[in-house]
Order: sequence, then C-alpha cells, then structure tokens
Amino acid sequence: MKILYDTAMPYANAFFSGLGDANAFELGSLNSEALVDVDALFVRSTTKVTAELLQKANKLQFVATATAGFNHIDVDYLERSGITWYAAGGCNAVAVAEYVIGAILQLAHEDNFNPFDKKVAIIGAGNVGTALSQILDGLQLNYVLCDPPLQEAGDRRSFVDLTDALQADIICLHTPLTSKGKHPTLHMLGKEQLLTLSAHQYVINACRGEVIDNDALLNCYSLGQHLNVVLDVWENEPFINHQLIPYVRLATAHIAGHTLEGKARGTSMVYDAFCKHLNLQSQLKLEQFLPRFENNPMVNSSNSSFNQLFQLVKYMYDIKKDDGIFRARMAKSKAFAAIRKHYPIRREFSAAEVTFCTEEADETNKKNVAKIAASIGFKIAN
Ligand SMILES: NC(=O)c1ccc[n+]([C@@H]2O[C@H](COP(=O)([O-])OP(=O)(O)OC[C@H]3O[C@@H](n4cnc5c(N)ncnc54)[C@H](O)[C@@H]3O)[C@@H](O)[C@H]2O)c1
Ligand SMILES: O=C(O)[C@H](O)[C@H](O)COP(=O)(O)O
Repeated sequence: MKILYDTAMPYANAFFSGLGDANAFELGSLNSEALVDVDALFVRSTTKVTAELLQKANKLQFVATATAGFNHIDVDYLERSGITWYAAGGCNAVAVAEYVIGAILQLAHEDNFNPFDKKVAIIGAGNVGTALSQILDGLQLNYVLCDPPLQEAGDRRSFVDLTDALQADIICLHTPLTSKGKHPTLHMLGKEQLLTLSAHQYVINACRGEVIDNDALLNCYSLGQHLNVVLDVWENEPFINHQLIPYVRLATAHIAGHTLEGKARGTSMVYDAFCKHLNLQSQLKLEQFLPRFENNPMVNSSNSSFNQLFQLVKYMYDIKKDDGIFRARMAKSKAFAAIRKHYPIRREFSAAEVTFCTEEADETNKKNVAKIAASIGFKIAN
C-alpha cells in the first residue's frame, strides 16, 4: 500500500506509517509521475487535485484532504474514475471561530464599540458557522444565521435571508466556494452588495477569497467608500491583489484554521476515514499526539469584563500580531505562501487553563468572567 501525504499535515507519519509505505511530499513538488503506483493521496488545500495531476495514477483508490474546504479537488473527476474521496469537514471549525472572535474583540477595542450591543450575521451555518454561534452564545452576543441550503433542508434553527444578513453590524462569511447550484457563493458579495454596506458595519471573510469580488471591493475603496473588511482569504491565493492590503482593516494569510488542533484533527480525521475505507479499526487517536499547553494565561479581575475577555482571547490568538507580520512581509515580496508555511504554533482556547488574580472586591466580576470564559472553551483553574 503506497501512501503520499503533504508534509504540512501534523503527525502524518505517525498516523499513516502503520498503514503502508507512507511518504511525504513538499508543497508545490507533486507531479503526475509521483503518483504512479500510489494507492492513497492525502493533501491540504494548497494541492490542486485535477485530472491532469492524476493522469498517471494507475492504482489510486482514495484521495483525502485534511481541510474543510474541498474546492481544490476535482470531485466530479474522482467520482467518474471510481476513486473514493473525503474532506475533513469540521476539523478546524473551532480555530476559525476563535479567529473571528479575535477579530471582533480587536475591532471593538480599536473603534471603541461595545460588541455586546452589536448584531452578528453568520452566513453559512455549517461546521464553522455553528462553532462561531456557540462562542457567541457563550459571550451573549446577538446573532442571526443565513443559510438557504440548510433552511431548505429543514434545519430547525431560525434563518434570515442574505439581504437581512447584510444589515447586521458584523457580517461573517462561512460558506464553501461554489459556482453551481441554486445558491452559488462565487462573488456572493459583489459590487451591488458592497455598495449597500455602511461605514459602521464590519465584514469578516474567513471562508474563501472568491466569495467577495475583490476587484469590486478595491473599486469601492478607490471611489472613497469606507468599508471595514477583515480578510483572511483572498481571491487568487497565493498571488493576491496587493493593492487591497492597505484598505483592509485586518489582513492575514489564510491562517484562520491553522491551530495545531485544527491541523492535527484534519490528519486524524483523514486517518479515520482511510481506516474505514480499508475496513480496519482505527488504532490511533489525536489526543495521543497533542502536547500539553505550558504557558497558561493569568487574568486580572480588577479590569472590566470586556478587557478581561479581550486580554484572554488575545493571549491565545493575537490577530493584530498576524496582521502586522502580514503587512510587513507582503510589502517586500510575494510572501503569502511562505507566511502560511512557517506559521507558528497556535493553540485553541480549550488547551489553556486560566488563573484569575482577584482581590476580594472583584470576586463577583471574576465569577462572571470565569463563567463566560468556560463557556467559550477555556478551562478555569480552581
Ligand atoms: N480560513 C480558513 O482557514 C478556513 C478554515 C476552514 C474552512 N474554511 C472555509 O470555510 C468553509 C466553511 O467551512 P465549514 O466547515 O463550516 O463547511 P460546512 O460545509 O460545514 O458549512 C458551510 C455551510 O454553508 C452553507 N451555504 C452554502 N451555500 C450558501 C449560500 N449561498 N449562502 C449561505 N450559506 C450557504 C451550507 O449549507 C453549509 O451549511 C469551507 O468550505 C472552507 O472553504 C476556511
Ligand atoms: O478549508 C480549510 O480547511 C482551510 O482553508 C484550511 O485551513 C486551509 O489550510 P491549508 O490547506 O492551506 O494548509
């Protein structure tokens, strides 16, 4: 059994070497020759799995991506060719939701608004959208959901349409990239939709760049429209339009899902799916591999509730730092792919145990903040 996997899949060798002759490929190095006699191919979103790449894949029976999105895989071709495929939907849902919360609290801090007074719209209420809604529930932030496919399929949550969603204060995009079907998402936010937005609204795109028409966005900015947009994903990655960068409020290099947990869960879900395909019992579990988080956060309970939560979230994920690195490196070169490749280890809230430094007078405040922190995933020290 020959297995090829992307080097960017954490713990892949440990997961796959027991299942066959497992070898890694480096980003950008895979070609059709390398797929001769390969039985299983495991990628992340940076490898385009096309008919052309697979033209010499004489034995391929299983293709999997250790990512939620799978628009980089020609699934029609795989299905026509009798090759089983799998995508690790949900592997990094919590990571992206934490990124979005990091962005909202950072913008609230910079623009001096109270996030608890704002309404969030979650467009795309699947794995990521639901993980985000759970954190918003924990923080007691108002939100609406917009997901016509789920609504039509009978999902019992309540939904609004896109026009209503675009009136929310903070609009978060969590759809797949699709260009076919009844509800395509390609350029879902085009010129017409962007022109309806006001200077008091915020748009956060952490799904796929092409869901916002980037040329239309740049055009709006060039014409003087004030738009608060956070972009983790861009059209035409990694060769994005650099002209957009100075206008964007927070800019990152498609790393919203790049927590250690999110990436490693992707590997482990691919392992489970491949074992199932082979009719084997999975032997290995993600928990065996994740290291303990060593630098647990401490929070001062004499600060306001907002500041304590902001401090805590920023400690685990500082979006402003990623934004600074992005701007500095992108100013000098086409560093998009390199920033992603060398992205430092980031952990999810659930890895950390929080200690509160509390004077007696702050005890009630501490209890309130600790309750909220626990409900968004943190462990609380006694
Ligand atoms: N930035 C990152 O690092 C990162 C990480 C994870 C996922 N993603 C992207 O986010 C997407 C969502 O991830 P997920 O795991 O939640 O996927 P998912 O399939 O679980 O959920 C997507 C939801 O979007 C809905 N949807 C489809 N078309 C829609 C439309 N026109 N309007 C509103 N809703 C629509 C679907 O019904 C579904 O419920 C992925 O496909 C991927 O492209 C990005
Ligand atoms: O779809 C996904 O899961 C994400 O976009 C994922 O974080 C992409 O990661 P990459 O494949 O680029 O490492």
